[in-house]
Amino acid sequence: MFFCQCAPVFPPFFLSRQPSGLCFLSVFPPPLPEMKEKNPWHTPATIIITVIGVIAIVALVTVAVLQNRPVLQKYKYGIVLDAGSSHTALYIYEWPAEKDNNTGRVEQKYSCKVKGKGISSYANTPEKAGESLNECMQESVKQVPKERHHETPLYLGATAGMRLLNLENSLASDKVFQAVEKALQGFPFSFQGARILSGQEEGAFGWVTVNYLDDRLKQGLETTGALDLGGASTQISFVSDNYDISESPSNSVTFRLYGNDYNLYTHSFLCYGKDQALLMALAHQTKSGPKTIVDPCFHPGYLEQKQYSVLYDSPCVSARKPQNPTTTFSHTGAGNFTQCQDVVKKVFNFTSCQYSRCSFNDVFQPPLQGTYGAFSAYYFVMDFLNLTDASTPLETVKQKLASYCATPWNQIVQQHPTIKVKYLSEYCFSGTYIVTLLTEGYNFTSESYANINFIKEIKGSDAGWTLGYMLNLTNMIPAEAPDLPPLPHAGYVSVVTITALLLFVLVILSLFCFCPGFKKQPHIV
Ligand SMILES: O=P(O)(O)OP(=O)(O)OP(=O)(O)OC[C@H]1O[C@@H](n2cnc3c(O)ncnc32)[C@H](O)[C@@H]1O
Repeated sequence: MFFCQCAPVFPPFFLSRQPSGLCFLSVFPPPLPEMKEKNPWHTPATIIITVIGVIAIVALVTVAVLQNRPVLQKYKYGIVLDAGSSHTALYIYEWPAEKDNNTGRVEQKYSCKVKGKGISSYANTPEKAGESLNECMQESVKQVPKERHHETPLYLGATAGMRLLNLENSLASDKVFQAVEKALQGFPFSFQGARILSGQEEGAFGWVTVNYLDDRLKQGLETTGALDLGGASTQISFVSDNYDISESPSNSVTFRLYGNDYNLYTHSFLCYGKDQALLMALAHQTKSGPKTIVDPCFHPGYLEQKQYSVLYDSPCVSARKPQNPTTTFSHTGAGNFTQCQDVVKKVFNFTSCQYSRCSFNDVFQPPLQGTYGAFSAYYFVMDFLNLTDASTPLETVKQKLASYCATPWNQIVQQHPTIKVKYLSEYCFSGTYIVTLLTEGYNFTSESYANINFIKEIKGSDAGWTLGYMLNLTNMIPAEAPDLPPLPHAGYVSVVTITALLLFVLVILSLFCFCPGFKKQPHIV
């Protein structure tokens, strides 16, 4: 026995205060002085159920929280080089690594514009074509995580520039490819080859890109047509319900994507890209080999000495070269939209059509249908001219072009000091060519012109054939719609948690209602 005044002690000892006021140290707990009621819930069964229930809830909530916490996403990568007629561009795409069969959404991670001209311009110095790619390729090595390098597919697709070089000089074209392949094999990626895309592939993959990025394919929505204007070729691709394949089988591409069948009309016009079209328009004006031409598609006051040999170098115009022209000619501008349209119309042949309906040059085209995404040079040119707004009526577009073309050249240069002079001098021609190609060539009317959206990119990825090409080669668009679980993961975890909670409450309520011991009145002791 010790004398104590509320000094704290530690278990297994207890202090009990006697009526005299003295404290005793004891190993037995003191009786609880005021506890008179025995709670009916304090039975072994309820305590066990409560403990198990609490553990179950904590476990479920922990699982739900852990399962839904954002995990560090791992990605896979693919690289495509677009070797165009005017330049080469490199695109890196990425998609979530853990999705089955690579079905996660593919997005553009990075793009790089190769310095200099397109690879077809290195016909006489092929090794330089390979070297030209080094800078962008070295940057790609940094952009793709090292551990993914060896499994990252690398493709090079060449378009109209190499198509023309191949037509003109297939040996030179082969040498350019050899040089380019050698250069690309020197990088740590999985190089899958370099090749020329057919015009049909270019058109069809551009259509796949636009509709993939817009989520139209997965959702089975009505598709958007694709209008691509390059430097040396142009493509039109769309789904038309009135397209009878038997009338022109060579324009048909059929796809089965996400369980839907598509019968796509597509055509690529070689030489009708904006650079080659300009050469054709100039060739038309220099048929007789004059020393000076007054070109309505160039601004008043524009004056440049140009060489006949350079103008007629391309296979798109070489057959029309005038006999014994002077070495150079003076290219001057008149700035007249209507007259420019007349010149541009001359590069199309509207007179022969062996089908029920044609666009131009005796090429079949079914009736236009739906909306269209117009990209590449369609966008560059119309963006510069401030004419990308789909709500601008066709008549207004023509008026604005007429006023732009009529603006004196010195004024244009003053107003746009940062823009490349070559582009600047050609916007009047390019704008007029675009409007003429769309309306006279493809038969867009004032009404259907409003269905054209001039686009550069969709949701952060550039519009163009490269993404569609990679999706196709890596089988990333399944033919059949994948079987999805009825609930997303988060929904599944929530439903399980809520159901478990409800069951727990139900068990407690059942015990309370049906076990007689639970209903007992408080017991006074
Ligand atoms: O498909 P192909 O015919 O091979 O051609 P490409 O791949 O070189 O064609 P692009 O889409 O890269 O470019 C189309 C044209 O637009 C031109 N271009 C690029 N940027 C431009 C800009 O800012 N303003 C005007 N024109 C531009 C470029 O010189 C080409 O003539």
